[in-house]
Amino acid sequence: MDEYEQKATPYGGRGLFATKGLSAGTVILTCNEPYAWVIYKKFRKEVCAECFLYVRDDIVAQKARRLAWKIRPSNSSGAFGEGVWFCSEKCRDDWGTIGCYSSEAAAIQRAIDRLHASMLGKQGKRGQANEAIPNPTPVTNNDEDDLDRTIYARWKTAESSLMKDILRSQPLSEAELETARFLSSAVIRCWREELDTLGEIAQNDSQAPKFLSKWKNLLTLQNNEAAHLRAHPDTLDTWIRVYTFLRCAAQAASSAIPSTLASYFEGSERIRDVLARDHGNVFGIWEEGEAMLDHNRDDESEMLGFAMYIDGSYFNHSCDPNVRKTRRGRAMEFWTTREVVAGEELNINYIDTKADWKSRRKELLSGWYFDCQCRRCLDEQASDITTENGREGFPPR
Ligand SMILES: C[S@@+](CC[C@H](N)C(=O)[O-])C[C@H]1O[C@@H](n2cnc3c(N)ncnc32)[C@H](O)[C@@H]1O
Repeated sequence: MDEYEQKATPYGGRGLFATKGLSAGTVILTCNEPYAWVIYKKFRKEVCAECFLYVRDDIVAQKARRLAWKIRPSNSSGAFGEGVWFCSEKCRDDWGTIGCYSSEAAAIQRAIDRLHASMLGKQGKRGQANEAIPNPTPVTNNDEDDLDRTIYARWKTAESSLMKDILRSQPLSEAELETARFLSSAVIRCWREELDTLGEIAQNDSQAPKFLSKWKNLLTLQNNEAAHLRAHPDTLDTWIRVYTFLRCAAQAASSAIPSTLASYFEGSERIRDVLARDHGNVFGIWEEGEAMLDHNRDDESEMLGFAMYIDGSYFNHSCDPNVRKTRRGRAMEFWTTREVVAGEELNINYIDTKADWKSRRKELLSGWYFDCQCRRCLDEQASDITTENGREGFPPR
């Protein structure tokens, strides 16, 4: 962390600033692994669960009709490793040693799949749309405290919903299921991390990892709950559905997971904490991890899933960034694209920066809920205003 420090900016919360002059190509931050992540179900067989390696269909199509990694987890511990595939035996062997890739994760994963299948089955039998989970209070309030109280009350009500409520409701969409898987990775990790802190894992498992980033770090990320729900009030229903589903899946898995872990899914607090920080703080897991040098990607790189790299979420956005990120396996590396002087802010770009300033700002406002204050936007806006004024002063003849 010598190359940069975190400081308040005058325009957008905290940012990262160079502590010394840096030459182009300096790696300033490597996040060794995500805190939470999901690989989309449709890519699961094609993406190595350990190093996220993916091979494009068309490359493989020359050799095989169907692309899927062939190496599976060793099955000595029964259900261990459901829904994961590996590119090599080394990756398979490494997989069990870090984070939350565990029999508990596999049990939750299986419970998610089974609960979803039951919901689909119930819907099929009824032959009609299932009921929505009751939505007692809409998010319409403008007052900040009232909004928070309304949201809190909705989460609390959801904590007492029953398995039969979720079975009667609409099956989750694919996107909701991916969110459930993403959340489960965060909650399981939080549980293991806290066990680790208590020394229990260390006692039971000499191979247990020491976690790199902590839940308490996750809580320091910018909370975008209110901004997101104001822009998309219906999202609260989705979040609560996903939480209720996950809570029921954990209950269904209770014979296969420790009761302490099941209890982590009972209360809504942890799920709410992650969801409040999901929007605006997660990164796409792109196919072209190592080869991809430019985030203004105009090729056909696929987004294979998404991940939360906590330390990487303190970079503010600039439409003229001086930092880029490159995925190296599970790790995310941030590096300077040009010379940076001591004290200069280090910025990545959240969006494609080719468009004009008005379109860029519109995109950031609608998708990220902030009005971009980067130098380039301010300069381009000022020069447009000058031109406009000039036109008014000297109308064309
Ligand atoms: C991923 S976070 C970056 C870290 C954040 N500043 C913090 O304190 O946690 C993104 C948030 O930073 C702020 N931000 C980032 N880039 C900005 C910019 N160019 N102009 C204004 N605000 C910006 C916005 O509040 C945005 O929602």
